[in-house]
Amino acid sequence: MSAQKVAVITGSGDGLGKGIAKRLAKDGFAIVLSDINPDTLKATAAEFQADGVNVASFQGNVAKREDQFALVQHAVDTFGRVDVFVNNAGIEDVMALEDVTEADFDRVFDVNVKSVLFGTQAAAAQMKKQGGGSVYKIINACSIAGHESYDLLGVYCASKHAVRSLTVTAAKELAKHQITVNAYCPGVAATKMWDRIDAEMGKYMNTQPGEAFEKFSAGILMGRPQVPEDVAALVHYLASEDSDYMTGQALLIDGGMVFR
Ligand SMILES: NC(=O)C1=CN([C@@H]2O[C@H](COP(=O)(O)OP(=O)(O)OC[C@H]3O[C@@H](n4cnc5c(N)ncnc54)[C@H](O)[C@@H]3O)[C@@H](O)[C@H]2O)C=CC1
Ligand SMILES: CC(=O)C(C)=O
Repeated sequence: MSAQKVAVITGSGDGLGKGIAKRLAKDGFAIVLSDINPDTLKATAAEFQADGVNVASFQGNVAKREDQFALVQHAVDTFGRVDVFVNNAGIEDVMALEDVTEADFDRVFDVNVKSVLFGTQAAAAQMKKQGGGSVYKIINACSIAGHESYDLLGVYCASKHAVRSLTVTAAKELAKHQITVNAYCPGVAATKMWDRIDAEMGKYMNTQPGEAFEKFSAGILMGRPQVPEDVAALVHYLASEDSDYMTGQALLIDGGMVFR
């Protein structure tokens, strides 16, 4: 890479987003970390600085349009440009559909779906301003739950199906600006998200801690749950020039769980 490219990753204080940010830093990107949690954001930024990464951080809520635009502005103010924008932040919900309230539904769709719309709008506006020269990348967190529908994860699955649809429409609308839009679809990763899913499923299914996670992971062909590095390796590809001819795809990276 000649002039340093810039990658923005939402929800990167922890979990898969942190793993993705680490990998893109290793690939030579300047990194803009962003998270709603100021403590993990600060700790991760300090870790990156100690490792010599050219890093900036921004605390924001991806569900808020103004925060997504302010995040892009922060990247531009700090590093002058945005080449890759990863809409990674997301939340789960675990409940039977008959228990879902309007507030539950809105919370999940605000964080998982509106975030992708607003992040795409903010990133694309900046990328268009920057003009040609290279292919820009918007990369969205989908899931096996964007291809399958699981019981007790109904609203979450619906939100990830919506992310897959937004990915395709954005790809169609933005290709003329040399912006590709793709999604990564992880399977089961032992992040804090799965700690919470395991605990909540336990309440519904009367299982012991760890049991729901094990049940969900049991069928993985590669014989283990995934780690952030597995997902980051795919995002590395989607952020690189090697994927310049790919757009509108929602790629499964799940160790062999869902087959499309
Ligand atoms: N862990 C898994 O097995 C899977 C995760 N995914 C998706 O991958 C993405 C990352 O998941 P994990 O790292 O596992 O989750 P996590 O819960 O471990 O980490 C998510 C990060 O996003 C941040 N965040 C949450 N709400 C936010 C908001 N409103 N604004 C800004 N930041 C916010 C959190 O503070 C946290 O640092 C999510 O979109 C998730 O749906 C998809 C498939 C499987
Ligand atoms: C957490 C998640 O995305 C699942 C269960 O697919």
